[in-house]
Amino acid sequence: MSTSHWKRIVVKVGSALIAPHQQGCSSHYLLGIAQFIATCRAQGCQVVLVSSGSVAAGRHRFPDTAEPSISLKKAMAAAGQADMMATWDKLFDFPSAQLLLTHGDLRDRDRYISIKNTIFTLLDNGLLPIINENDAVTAAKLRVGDNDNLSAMVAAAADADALIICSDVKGLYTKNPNLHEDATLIKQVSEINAEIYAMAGGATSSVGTGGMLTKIEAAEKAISHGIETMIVDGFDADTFNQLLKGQNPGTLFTPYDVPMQEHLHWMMHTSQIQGELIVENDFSADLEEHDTQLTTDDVVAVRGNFSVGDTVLVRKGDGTKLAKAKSNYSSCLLHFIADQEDREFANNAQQKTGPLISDKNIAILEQL
Ligand SMILES: Nc1ncnc2c1ncn2[C@@H]1O[C@H](COP(=O)(O)OP(=O)(O)O)[C@@H](O)[C@H]1O
Ligand SMILES: N[C@@H](CCC(=O)OP(=O)(O)O)C(=O)O
Repeated sequence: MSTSHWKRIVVKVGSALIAPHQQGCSSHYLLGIAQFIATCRAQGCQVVLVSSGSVAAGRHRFPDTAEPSISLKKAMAAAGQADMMATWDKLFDFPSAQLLLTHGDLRDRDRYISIKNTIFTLLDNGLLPIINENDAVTAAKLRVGDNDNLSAMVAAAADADALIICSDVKGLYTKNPNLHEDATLIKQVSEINAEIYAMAGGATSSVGTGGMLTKIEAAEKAISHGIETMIVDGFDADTFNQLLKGQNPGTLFTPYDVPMQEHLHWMMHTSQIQGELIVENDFSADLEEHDTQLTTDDVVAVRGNFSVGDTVLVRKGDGTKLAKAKSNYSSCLLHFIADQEDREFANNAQQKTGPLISDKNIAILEQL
């Protein structure tokens, strides 16, 4: 790990750092992070900031409630977002730009490419993109829901070298350190498996969303894109000195040696499944092999409504998930083919359109 090798990084900052006392924003903990960002930029490394905190920043504008409703949280986000941006802006002597995203934007390939282009245009012109979820407008079905996963999707879109998740703990512990005195810090994770997920609990602060679980999900998304990922303590000013010296102040997740291809990574980790192609329980063909591609004969049922180009889940009848893939057929056409008594229509469609999914647009889910 060495900051001098980074060309582009994403820094994610949690709510507790922005509004530690929930009385509006405070620059207390942001100063060290802002200095780190400025130093990285001065060293020629582009930085994208994913900042949580709009809800926490807007909270004091509303009557005190222990468990605010979803609509109240959206109003808090609307009230706090501008404050949060203004607080960051005061700390930088270079311009920043706001991007508010939803999962609805990221899972649509055209909008995803457009977001990518906007990020690169901002970076190439010396601006600091500051990204948050557009909480105030997002419907439940279109939300990412937490900024850890959002930061990993942004890091993939920005083709970053590193993702630094600044939180209110030193990193990943063997169990939640706020609940267990004997929890110990894990310095390095080279494989994210069930054992690692079992260590991760939810948030215990009143402002955090997702706790360690969403940070592990984010790390998994990022490392499979070849992005080294760190969870660090944003409360501790020394964290950033250590990072600049190339040291690991928290937990480091090492990236895959061979990252997934960009469009497959997007399909696997960002796109939304729109429907399912269900195959026999004994289906055993290698879907990545050019010669064994899926045909209408292999599919025993089609679920959901999807169009050509949408992402579908290929699974067995018993529930085993085989792959996420881009469908070359709409669900309508597949139902129509299934309703035909003779095979001629299916054969003609297959001759014209080819297999249901192509070997180039498939992400195998063997680890799930
Ligand atoms: N194994 C663990 N190691 C460290 N923290 C954990 C663990 N399990 C759960 N947590 C909780 O995760 C919290 C950090 O997540 P969160 O509150 O969402 O912060 P942020 O606002 O930075 O995203 C910690 O304060 C802690 O309560
Ligand atoms: N988008 C929300 C933050 C959601 C979130 O994931 O919060 P956190 O766990 O503090 O990173 C906001 O701006 O308040």
